[in-house]
Amino acid sequence: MSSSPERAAEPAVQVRDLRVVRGGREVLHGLTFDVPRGSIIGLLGPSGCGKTTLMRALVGVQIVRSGTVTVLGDAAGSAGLRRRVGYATQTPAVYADLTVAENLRYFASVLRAPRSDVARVIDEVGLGRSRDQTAATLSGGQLNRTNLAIALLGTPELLVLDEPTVGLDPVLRQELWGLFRELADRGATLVVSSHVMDEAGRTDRLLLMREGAILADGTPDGLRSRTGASDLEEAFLHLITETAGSTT
Ligand SMILES: Nc1ncnc2c1ncn2[C@@H]1O[C@H](COP(=O)(O)OP(=O)(O)OP(=O)(O)O)[C@@H](O)[C@H]1O
Repeated sequence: MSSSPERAAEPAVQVRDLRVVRGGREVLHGLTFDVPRGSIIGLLGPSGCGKTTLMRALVGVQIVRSGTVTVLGDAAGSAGLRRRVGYATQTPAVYADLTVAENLRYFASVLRAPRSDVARVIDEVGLGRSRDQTAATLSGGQLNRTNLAIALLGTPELLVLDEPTVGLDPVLRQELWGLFRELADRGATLVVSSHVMDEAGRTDRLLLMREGAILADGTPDGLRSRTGASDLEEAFLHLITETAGSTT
């Protein structure tokens, strides 16, 4: 059914008037947007603006106050989506006393992903030389890549990646963005958060967030030309000033 033409044309993610309250305070204020299938969407914004909360809502682990989140045609968090959505949290969730390969074998069996996926994902994130190292002895960047590799098991249709390139050197970051593009070209949809503006230019579309709201939603080129800015950092600052001006 998921391959019917109607389903293929439907966005991978549809968010409508999403409101989330955390710690007694509304932290997402009625977000509405779509994510087309086979695209990379970047979530950008300052620390605390709500990126992680939004990602948690997409994977269905966040209690929402109101609004709807539809993922691959079903309500976010539905049991049927479990193996179709991959999520890499900002804090790696791996077993410290298991090796990289053992962690992946364990998660592959939990997710009922093919065993052959273990070698594939180790290769995709470039961890071949660390495969037999225990997670406790990995560097921060290697740990992040192990976490990312777990999200890639089972070839999910939607990948939600919370700051997957934090702590990586520019070469590795470039390689991972190359991988993200390959995955999107093969039909996967990726939602990737980042603090780094130069990464934003590698996405198909950007959601710029601030204080729980969407400041702008468009292509990197569109945002640059709309603001007349030469780079995305400047475009972002321009949009903040523009919004502040319109609310005073
Ligand atoms: N468990 C919690 N209880 C109460 N408030 C929370 C909780 N988690 C997050 N918040 C608040 O929700 C808001 C959004 O946080 P969130 O983690 O989604 O931001 P973020 O954009 O992902 O930040 P960062 O880039 O630093 O990871 C912040 O004001 C934060 O303080």
